[in-house]
Amino acid sequence: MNRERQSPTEKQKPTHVDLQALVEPFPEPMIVIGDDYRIKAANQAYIEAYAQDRRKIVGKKCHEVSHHSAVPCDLAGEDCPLKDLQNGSPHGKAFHIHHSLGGRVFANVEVFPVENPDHSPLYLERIQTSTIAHPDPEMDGLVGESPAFSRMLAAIHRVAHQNATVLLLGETGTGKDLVSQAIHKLSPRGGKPFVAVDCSGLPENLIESELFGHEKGAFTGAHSRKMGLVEAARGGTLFLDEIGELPLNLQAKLLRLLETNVYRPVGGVDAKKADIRLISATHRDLSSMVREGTFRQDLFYRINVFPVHLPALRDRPGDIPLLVETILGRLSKPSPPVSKDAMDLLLSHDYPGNIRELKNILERALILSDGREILPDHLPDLSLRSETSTSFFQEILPLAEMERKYLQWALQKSGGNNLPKLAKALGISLRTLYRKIDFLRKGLPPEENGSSSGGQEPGRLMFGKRKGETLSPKGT
Ligand SMILES: Nc1ncnc2c1ncn2[C@@H]1O[C@H](COP(=O)(O)OP(=O)(O)OP(=O)(O)O)[C@@H](O)[C@H]1O
Repeated sequence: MNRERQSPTEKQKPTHVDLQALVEPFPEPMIVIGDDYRIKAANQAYIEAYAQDRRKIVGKKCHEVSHHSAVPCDLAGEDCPLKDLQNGSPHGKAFHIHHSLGGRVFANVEVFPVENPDHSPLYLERIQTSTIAHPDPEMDGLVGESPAFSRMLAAIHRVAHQNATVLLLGETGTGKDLVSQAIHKLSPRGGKPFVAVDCSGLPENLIESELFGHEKGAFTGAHSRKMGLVEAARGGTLFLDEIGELPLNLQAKLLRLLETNVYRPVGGVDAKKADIRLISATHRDLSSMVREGTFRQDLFYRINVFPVHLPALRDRPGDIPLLVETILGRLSKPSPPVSKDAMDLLLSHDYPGNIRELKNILERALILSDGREILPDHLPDLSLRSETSTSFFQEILPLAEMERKYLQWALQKSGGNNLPKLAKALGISLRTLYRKIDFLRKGLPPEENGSSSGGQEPGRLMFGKRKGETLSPKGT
């Protein structure tokens, strides 16, 4: 269309074709939505990912298509990127679990305003499906679906495309190694080398030559020149695991490398130029090491540009059944079922060794069960988590969130097949329990007044409802 020859009166509301042309060229799923969340146009990639049929998409609300939910994401416990724009941000961003045709996926969602001649607000929504993490059992990558896991993933996706140094903070076995590889894979350096170094596994006198390499004759036994890991990682990512174990003299050399991109091999005269992105990890409290003088403050600031906290398994117990299924699937094909009592035991353990400990427990159980159903007898003596232990309450949570988590746990603990008994144990009516389960399934916070009427029949659970909204039966 020749815009210069258009008179102002000809500047009409963009037609379906205009909006379609806006989204169609993009390879990733894209839609145009209005202020009312209604989809005005969708590109082929979006249609293929979510419905295979344009008529099931255009005219529907975006949350109906991507979340199978009657209410917008911010009413269902997630961030709504459209809200960012409506609150004045130039662009909105959120990390969601979407229901695609291929199953549930993690999706990085970005929303931008569209210049619209007649001023009725329109927004372009771009969706990038995560390739490194899954909310359902998968053969590789990171698995989880809890809010704590999603928050960590959102941080990873945010920083991966930058060149910023990243510090992974988490207890042993929480997945720091896996996460560092995921960040590398997502980054523009993904096709280049990924070199991991465990600083706690190298003798102090060897770390420097391992990292920076050495020249021939640099020390007794240095019979030839050796390339260091910094050089091996050229163009890619260097992952320094357990960075808290790095001796002070090497901390100074690492700081110089990070500040100048230059290093000197052991016994070498000439400085070499480095081209690495640094990811480091520790399970130690580096700020207290700084206070004690065992970790350099300037290096701490330099590596702590973007800290990512990896949640402990005890802080995301809702992920345990998914991890059990995933790990068993990875270890054995076909994988045996886990009895309800065995799962209850697995759910009640504290996991000081986190996912690695869970993996070890399952590996042992597989051997003992001879490929048949995993029973409590096949598990080691897992001491029950004490609710008074200091680890039970890790952070102050909204009461609604606490209730949601507790209900999830109680359902898992009771097996979910004797709801009248569970309702009695919880001290609420069966109708109230059905209503709370319905809210939980839809990802909604529980109602404020759990004792109100309006419970549903078993097997006739409805869309989640918030005050003042109309319920519509599932599937209609
Ligand atoms: N989210 C996850 N989904 C599936 N498997 C996971 C996940 N996180 C960790 N694992 C598995 O748990 C085990 C421990 O993970 P990893 O080695 O990355 O932990 P770590 O934090 O680096 O441990 P350490 O601090 O002891 O080095 C590995 O087998 C890894 O594949």
